[in-house]
Amino acid sequence: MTGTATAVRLDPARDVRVTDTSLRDGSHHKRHQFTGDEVRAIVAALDGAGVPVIEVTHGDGLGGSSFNYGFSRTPEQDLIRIAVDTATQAKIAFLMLPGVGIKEDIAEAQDNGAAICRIATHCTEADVAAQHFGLARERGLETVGFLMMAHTIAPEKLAAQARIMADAGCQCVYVVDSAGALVLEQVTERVEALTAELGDDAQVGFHGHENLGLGVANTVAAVRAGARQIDGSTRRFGAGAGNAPVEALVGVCDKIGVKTGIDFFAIADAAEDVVRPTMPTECLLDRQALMMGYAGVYSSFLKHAERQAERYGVSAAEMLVRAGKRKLVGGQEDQLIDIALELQHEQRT
Ligand SMILES: C[C@H](O)CC(=O)C(=O)O
Ligand SMILES: [Mn+2]
Repeated sequence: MTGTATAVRLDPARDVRVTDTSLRDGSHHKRHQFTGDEVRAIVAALDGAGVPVIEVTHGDGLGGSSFNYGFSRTPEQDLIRIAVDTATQAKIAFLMLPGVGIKEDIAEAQDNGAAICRIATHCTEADVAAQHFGLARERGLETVGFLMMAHTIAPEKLAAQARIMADAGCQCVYVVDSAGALVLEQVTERVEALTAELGDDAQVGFHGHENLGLGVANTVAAVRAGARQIDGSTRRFGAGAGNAPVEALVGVCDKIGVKTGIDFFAIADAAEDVVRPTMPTECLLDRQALMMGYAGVYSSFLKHAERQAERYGVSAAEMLVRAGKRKLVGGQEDQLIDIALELQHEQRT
């Protein structure tokens, strides 16, 4: 089958294109409390270091500011506008999950100057994004698709979902290791399967989390298997133990001869001097994060689990293990309350 998408041409100065998602995935760690000044400072530093794409949105994408996911301190469309006004060379991307965000949000983000529309679905549900890819392409936006929780299905099944996205107008389909659960070869197999399926119709990308300490290594495996776009967060500022740190990715890519176009020393300074001061804490590879990687739990559940664990006096790590056993997916944050109540009941009996 032939896709309708046209893969994006990479700048010849880069072998891979890095998208920094600190200002979107990091929003989970900051409980969506970014200020305009923080966004301005981070975008200026990343843009100055040569980061080509910077993603800015509520952690759960456009429309995520809500009771279920947590309210944003600053409206995300304001943050997008600030990012666009600050960047001199970087493109600004936004994330949207169909059903959380609506089509009008896409139009508003584009009117605010964003250039790249990233649409995320659970890895078995690519068809729910078809209309959104169509709309984004009609409006002249570059498109990226996110197949979340990619560890939960086999490579061939994931490739079939990638085909649905590409046929709908997606120009780069990402293998998204939302739980930080994939281990090296499992990344290679998935990226190879998507690359074989998509051919020239769309590029393949990889988005990793550090819950088992493999974010950078998994991303290198993805690049070696054919990924042309990769995500990271400066200082690992992302959900769970965070994303693959952009500064380490750039250093590793320099050493293995993969051109990112990002200046290693400038991004190392940005991580230390600009991004770190905006983070509530470092993103830790602690017991909770480990449980998420091990049990295959959506990284953005971490803060929700911590809050309910405190409220009901139960263990957040145990809650996350149970969330993995129940195979919860994004959008089922409310079920963490059931798990906390279940644990509380067991403790009392
Ligand atoms: C909405 C999620 O946070 C998207 C993501 O970054 C992931 O699944 O990982
Ligand atoms: Mn993520």
